[in-house]
Amino acid sequence: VSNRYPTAQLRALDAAHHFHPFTDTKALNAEGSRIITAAKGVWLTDSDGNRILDGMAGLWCAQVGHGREEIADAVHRQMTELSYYNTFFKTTHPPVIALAEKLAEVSPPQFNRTFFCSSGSEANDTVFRMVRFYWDQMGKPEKKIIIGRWNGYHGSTLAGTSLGGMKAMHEQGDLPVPGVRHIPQPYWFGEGGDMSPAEFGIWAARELEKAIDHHGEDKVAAFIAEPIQGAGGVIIPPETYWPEVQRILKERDILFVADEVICGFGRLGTWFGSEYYGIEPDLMPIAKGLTSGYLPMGGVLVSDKVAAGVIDKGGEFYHGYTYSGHPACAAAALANLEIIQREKLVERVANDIGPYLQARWRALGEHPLVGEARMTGLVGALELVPEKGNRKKAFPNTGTVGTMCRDISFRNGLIMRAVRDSMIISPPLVITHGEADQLVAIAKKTLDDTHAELKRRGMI
Ligand SMILES: Cc1ncc(COP(=O)(O)O)c(CNc2cccc(C(=O)O)c2)c1O
Repeated sequence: VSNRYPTAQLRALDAAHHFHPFTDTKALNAEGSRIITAAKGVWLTDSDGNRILDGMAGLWCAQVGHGREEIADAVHRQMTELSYYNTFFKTTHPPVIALAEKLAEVSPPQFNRTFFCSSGSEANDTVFRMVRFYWDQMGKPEKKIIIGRWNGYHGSTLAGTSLGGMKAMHEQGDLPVPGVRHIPQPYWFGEGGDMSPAEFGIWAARELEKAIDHHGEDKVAAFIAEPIQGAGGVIIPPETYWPEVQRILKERDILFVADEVICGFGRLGTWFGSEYYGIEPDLMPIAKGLTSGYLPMGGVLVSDKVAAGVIDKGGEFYHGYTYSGHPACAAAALANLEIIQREKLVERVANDIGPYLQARWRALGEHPLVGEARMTGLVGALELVPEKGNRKKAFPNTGTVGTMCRDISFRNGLIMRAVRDSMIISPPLVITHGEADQLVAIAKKTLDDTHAELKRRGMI
């Protein structure tokens, strides 16, 4: 197979042999997959030569944009020297050492050690086992329960799925595994009822307090949460939420895990999302922006407090992966972080392109189809509603309008993600003002086209 094969032939082979993730593969094969053949900056090229603006940075991960030669060159150099060796059995290698040092430098001061893996899911499986090991080491083995939020997303392994709150995923495979509980999410637009955002933020935070007190602090090991829920639909919590959660956790001896797989590496205009909200986690799972997706890599940043139990106390942590700290992936991550630092992309999101795109994205909130336009840093959502101004009235068959709008967007040359009936963007941090204008213009046209189509179908 090569890029030069005609689309139909590529589609047929894909349909014959490829079982896609998170896909009704039968339905996809009837429709035909979209073949992305090249990418540069924020632009994708498909097998028919269409240029598409990648409003999702791949899957929330291509911080530095696609096609950076210097990352490819760094990986190539590393591969010619040491293409692979493991970090088990008392061995290590220069790239993983350099990366671990770099992560200690760019992360909040309490983080000085990293456990490496190959994905965000594996990072959360590592968290699951590390938390249990920590409390064993601290002489409190009965502290086992980990609390997450409904509609949180922490991956697709057994622990990742269990810690996440996606009910449809739990139902496929009889999850969650024992010892995981979920509390409501701080989703004011969809679940705030008659409360103001401020009141709802406090209410949602106190659901954590209620859950801890219900199970007993002596049985609860940790609370895991994304600073902003990504795959759940860019759920930006009310301002009152995180300070109240921090107060609740400070009063109790429970570990706080901030899942930074999406919010890390500049997405919110800070190196980590926890810093944006002024919260102080004990563990931070990372992936995605760590390498900008150039090679698969994840990890868990371990605070000095947790390291005291799982490292400094001695004892073997019976956990790890063949590719933990993979040298070529570490080289990609180092080159990626070098670009983020050299081009000051985190500051750019905070002070330049973030405010620039936020203002224009929020202006889309004027559209008759949009119930709320929200964006923090460079991650945003548009809630599509049948009746503007009425949060309580949703489209029937949740997701139908979202999927329609997403497909119209792709046809118009912009990739947005649909979650339920919300449209989501999470563009590369390098997007220019001009490209941001193009993104917003195509999004506006997409809303108009969707509105016209819904009218034609009599759905509004
Ligand atoms: C917060 C968070 N934590 C963990 C994971 C799992 O990472 P891996 O996929 O590398 O195992 C994620 C991943 N998030 C993710 C992955 C794939 C698709 C989508 C989507 O929104 O369509 C989101 C994530 O968003």
